[in-house]
Amino acid sequence: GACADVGGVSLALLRNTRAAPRRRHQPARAVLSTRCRAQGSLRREINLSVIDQYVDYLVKEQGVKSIFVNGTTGEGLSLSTQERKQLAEAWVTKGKDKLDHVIIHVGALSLPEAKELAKHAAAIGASAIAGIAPFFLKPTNKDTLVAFLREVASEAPGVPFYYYHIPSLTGVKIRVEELLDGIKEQIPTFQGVKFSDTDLLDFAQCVKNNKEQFALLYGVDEQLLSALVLGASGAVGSTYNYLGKENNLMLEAFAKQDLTAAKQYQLCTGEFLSFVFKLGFGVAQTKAIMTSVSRIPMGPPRLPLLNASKDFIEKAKAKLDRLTCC
Ligand SMILES: CC(=O)N[C@H](C=O)[C@@H](O)[C@H](O)[C@H](O)CO
Ligand SMILES: CC(=O)C(=O)O
Repeated sequence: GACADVGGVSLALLRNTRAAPRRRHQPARAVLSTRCRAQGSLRREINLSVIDQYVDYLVKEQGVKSIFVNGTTGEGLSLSTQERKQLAEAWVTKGKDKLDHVIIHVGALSLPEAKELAKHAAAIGASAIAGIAPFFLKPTNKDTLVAFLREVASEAPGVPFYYYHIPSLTGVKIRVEELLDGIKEQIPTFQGVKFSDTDLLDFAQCVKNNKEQFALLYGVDEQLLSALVLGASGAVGSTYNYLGKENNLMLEAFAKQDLTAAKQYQLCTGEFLSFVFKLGFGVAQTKAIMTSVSRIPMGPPRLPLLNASKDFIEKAKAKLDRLTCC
């Protein structure tokens, strides 16, 4: 049968703070470095204090036991290296004995930063690390992408490494089928792919050629059932934060080969996504939905993202309340 799990993703968990004016002789601690220096102005800093509740919420209310930290939904690329380390540490610590896997996304534009994060993730005992392709000066072929990932992965020699394929955001469209060919020789810790693309032919070819038994985790939530049919081994996505239960039921139905039920779940969660896509949907809206569903304050996003509108939040909430997937 299919042994699939859905993994949640961490949100960046920012909060507004009105920075107190710093007293003249007070030394700034490292953790304050992202705080505001100008008196009284508003900054957004990470809020580690809700992670504890969030872990319990995901496990108990959504049945989600694995987490992907500092990825897209967690605004990982909008955070400083220091913030990313603090979040990684908090998730590993709070998730201990509660979560099955804590995967830390360590990808960055700068190779030394990505390497530093990989080394840090290994030191704190992360279950795995993942990396996207650098997306400003981009690799133009497979060999340079593998060379970059190899340097990152080698900083954490005992830790499984995943490639995070998300061409819609990185602009790096090197096919995963091509990338995987021979990758284990270059990157001995290579464990799999988080495949966040709609190209199901590329995905199917990865399944077909998968002699190494890499984990192929699918990341376009509205198409998960199609990827399961092709042989996905799991899923990582933003909607599992608040539709985890429904998606777990879909996985169970699929494992029992009850495709009729599985399809109903996919169409039901898809109906919600189709509704919010029309209103304008992204990471900021995911955070707002999560706050309203879980009642845990997930905070605002960081610029360049802006808070979801009140109108969006009300409409999305009403749609979710009317949704009867289960
Ligand atoms: C671009 C993006 O954020 N992709 C997410 C994960 O990779 C997905 O979980 C989507 O948010 C989800 O499938 C809705 O389109
Ligand atoms: C959505 C997702 O998988 C991420 O946050 O990276």
